[in-house]
Amino acid sequence: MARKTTNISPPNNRDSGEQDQFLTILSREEALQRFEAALFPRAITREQRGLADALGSALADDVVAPLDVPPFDRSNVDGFAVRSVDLSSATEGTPVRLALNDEAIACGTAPTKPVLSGTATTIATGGPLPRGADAIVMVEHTQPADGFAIDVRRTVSPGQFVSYAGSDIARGETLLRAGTVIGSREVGMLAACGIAEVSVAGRPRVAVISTGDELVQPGSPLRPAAIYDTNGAIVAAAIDENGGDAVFLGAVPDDDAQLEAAMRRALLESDMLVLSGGTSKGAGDLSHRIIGRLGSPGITAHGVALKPGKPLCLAVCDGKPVVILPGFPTSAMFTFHDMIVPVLRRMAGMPPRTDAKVSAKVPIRIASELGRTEFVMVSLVEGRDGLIAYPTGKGSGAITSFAQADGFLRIETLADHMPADTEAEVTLFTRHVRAPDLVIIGSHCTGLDLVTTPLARAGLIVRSIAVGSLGGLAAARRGECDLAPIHLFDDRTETYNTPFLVEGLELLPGWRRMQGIVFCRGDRRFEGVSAQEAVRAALADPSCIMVNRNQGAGTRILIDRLLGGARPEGYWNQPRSHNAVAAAVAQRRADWGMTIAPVARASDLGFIPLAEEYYDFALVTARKQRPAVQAFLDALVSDEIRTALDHAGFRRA
Ligand SMILES: Nc1nc2c(c(=O)[nH]1)N[C@H]1C(S)=C(S)[C@@H](COP(=O)(O)OP(=O)(O)OC[C@H]3O[C@@H](n4cnc5c(N)ncnc54)[C@H](O)[C@@H]3O)O[C@H]1N2
Ligand code: MOO
Repeated sequence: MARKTTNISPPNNRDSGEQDQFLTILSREEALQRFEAALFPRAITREQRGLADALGSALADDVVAPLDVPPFDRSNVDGFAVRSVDLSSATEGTPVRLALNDEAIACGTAPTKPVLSGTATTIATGGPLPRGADAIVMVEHTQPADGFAIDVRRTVSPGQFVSYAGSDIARGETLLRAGTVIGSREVGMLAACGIAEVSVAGRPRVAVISTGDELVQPGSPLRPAAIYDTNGAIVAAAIDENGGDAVFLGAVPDDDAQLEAAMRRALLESDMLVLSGGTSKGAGDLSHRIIGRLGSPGITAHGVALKPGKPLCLAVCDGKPVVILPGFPTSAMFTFHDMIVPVLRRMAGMPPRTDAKVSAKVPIRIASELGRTEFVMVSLVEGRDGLIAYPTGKGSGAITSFAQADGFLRIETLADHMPADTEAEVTLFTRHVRAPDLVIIGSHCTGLDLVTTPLARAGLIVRSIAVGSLGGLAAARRGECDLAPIHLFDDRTETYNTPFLVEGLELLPGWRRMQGIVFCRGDRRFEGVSAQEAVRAALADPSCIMVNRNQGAGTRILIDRLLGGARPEGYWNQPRSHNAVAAAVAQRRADWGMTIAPVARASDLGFIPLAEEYYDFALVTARKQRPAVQAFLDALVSDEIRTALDHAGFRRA
């Protein structure tokens, strides 16, 4: 949030030396209990809806069956309605002859003649059983006989091929419970009972407002220092998924008057208001202060011992819930699902959501903050002996931590970590997880997305988890993935990747990525010179700022060699990815850095090639024969993918 920086370090309240908006941290359970106590009990609203319009809504009341389904005893087959005792002596050798009654009962035809002893009546599947009959003989188990009769050569048991009145739905039975969400199956049951309209709980109208000067709506161009508003879209979608009708009111800047006006209007027109951003401690964090002016009792919890989600603010203004979700997207989504969905579902007349859980082993140690219940988003893969849960964590500020996760695990308040190899309970976001067909764990490259395109087209699920080359190798050694993409430079042998393989792994050659110096086009210090000359020019100019790479990156070794011990301005800025280097140069935070050619090209930067980096795959030999691995191997050498890689600037090894 832009304004935050203007007042971020000095305490806001200068007299007391204390910050005026210090959060009082409550436990998750207490925060939810206070919020719910201020909201419930409350009546749900009711609406009469035709079946077609009721889809997705929750029933407001139990529905009791007004009649039997089927409404009469009926035949399940095409054949003859008979009295079973008439056929008690029938055998292959001594058939029983039955005279046919002079009517045929089709579907929708009410029978008029009884089946008397020694007679049968022709009946179609679905036809009502005539008086006197108690069973049906299938047509293929009879022979026509002289004089409008049939011969039957087998006995029948009473009730054979008969569906009795009320056997499907009995009049007076509770057909559907209040709270049931109406889907196609429920519609079917209601229609079978002749019910055309139902009373459903009104979907609460929920206003959604994003806050922050930095937010731009998707579809509009991004200005410098701005980001796209992700929370608005996610929160609105999650509201609709959980029984509400979201009304997105856009992003409001960090301006007290504008925000208050927007919040007042939203509350007037809706049953609930969900904001995101500006609930923490910055000077731009206004919304929670405005809540106090909007109605009573106001804030019931501000600050929850949750991670992610600490700054969550829960309030009730004159009976309407008002929520401020943390600005970080993963925090916003997680707290919404954990703390707001239960309340929204209750207001929408829906039962609590039941979460499916699985047990999975966590292969690595996960650090956790003492004093906060920490929820860690995880991605599940099939290991040697069961499921493995990989943290997808890129932190609360990332969107993929949540979006690419299958579920989450919980680290208790009093733990400061979860040890490696813990068997943890994972709460799933969806009721079923389909284990991926191909698991790739290691360093990510946009070229990899090209290779997996044909697999996705063929319906294979590819799970790619970016943990860096070394993390990938460790996962491969533990048999948790099929392939580990790596680009590791061995200083001693001056070769890539091969020296890092251990038993059970084999090298699958990938492609080469040209590394070189990036700079803004037109920069005379770099245009048209060699890498060595470029670095000399940069070192000679004290105003020239570089962007480095992290220790351990292959690229860093190249940079250090080029610098020969020099430590120019910017040396300590050490981002962890090729993209971050390009962004620093493109945004003029640095004048030069080293990255790979496809990334430089995508940012339209000048590029001086220096050395190639090998991006290969450590293939787990024991998993080589799996169909998805074979499909990957095929894709890698196919003309289509070779051309695509070439085109993107990756050179096949
Ligand atoms: N000094 C402290 N700083 C922070 C604390 C703290 O305790 N002391 N808490 C941190 C935690 S935990 C979280 S979570 C964040 C949340 O802060 P806010 O709710 O006030 O959110 P903002 O500052 O407005 O934004 C944080 C971050 O999220 C981005 N953002 C905001 N809205 C959206 C949106 N609609 N779509 C996408 N991204 C959004 C915003 O640009 C910021 O990058 O505060 C920590 N700070
Ligand atoms: O609570 Mo914040 O959500 O940790 O990132």
